[in-house]
Amino acid sequence: MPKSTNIVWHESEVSKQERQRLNRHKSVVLWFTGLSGSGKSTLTVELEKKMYQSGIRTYRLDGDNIRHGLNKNLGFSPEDRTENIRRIGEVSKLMVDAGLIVLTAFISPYRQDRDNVRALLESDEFIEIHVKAELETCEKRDPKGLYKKVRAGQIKEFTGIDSPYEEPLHPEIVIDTDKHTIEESTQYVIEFLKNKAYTE
Ligand SMILES: Nc1ncnc2c1ncn2[C@@H]1O[C@H](COP(=O)(O)OS(=O)(=O)O)[C@@H](OP(=O)(O)O)[C@H]1O
Ligand SMILES: Nc1ncnc2c1ncn2[C@@H]1O[C@H](COP(=O)(O)OP(=O)(O)O)[C@@H](O)[C@H]1O
Repeated sequence: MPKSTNIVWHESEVSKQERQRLNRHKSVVLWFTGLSGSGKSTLTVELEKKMYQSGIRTYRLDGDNIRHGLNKNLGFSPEDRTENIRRIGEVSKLMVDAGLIVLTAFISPYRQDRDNVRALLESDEFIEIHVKAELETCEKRDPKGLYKKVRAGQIKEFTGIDSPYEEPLHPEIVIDTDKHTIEESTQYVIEFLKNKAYTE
């Protein structure tokens, strides 16, 4: 429930559309969701590099990074994950208003939480990207050694092991990182954005 009362919205005199025109591209959230180790961070980093080289204004929000600051008071209980995603949804919305292409890399395991973010934005401002990989693949990659710790009983409530991951039902894009290289996947997203006229 909102705690603030007696607050009044104050309009800007520069609109989102004007900022988008200045940037020469639309603003949108590319919401990458998937298991730990599926490839969310790798793909968003690569994409951001390529977009920057094409003169596109981006910002990357990554679970690990945001949990160092804005969300450092949150853990991995279902309630904390929901609050994590709620805050990121609001931050993403601000960044879309600022005219950016926002690349988010959060496990975001709950369908309802992701749908709530979608509902915050205009219908063409949220692109859900399911980064798909078998749990076995993620565990084999184990880029941060977390699955090893989970198996040793040192981490609890780990997504895909003893905490759920609800796959998207109707994502705009599915990227299977068991089957496609990083180069193929990033190229696919770049083409998608061009074809849908988000970028030139
Ligand atoms: N218990 C548990 N479950 C899942 N992940 C864990 C956990 N503990 C720590 N980590 C590390 O935190 C990163 C996930 O943070 P997120 O903010 O993306 O999680 S969530 O969306 O709120 O579920 C996740 O990053 P990625 O591996 O990049 O997905 C892990 O590095
Ligand atoms: N086809 C692929 N697409 C994305 N990442 C891949 C692929 N093949 C191997 N990897 C590796 O898998 C790991 C994925 O880790 P990361 O990007 O941190 O995942 P997440 O952010 O989803 O936890 C990286 O070490 C990356 O180099």
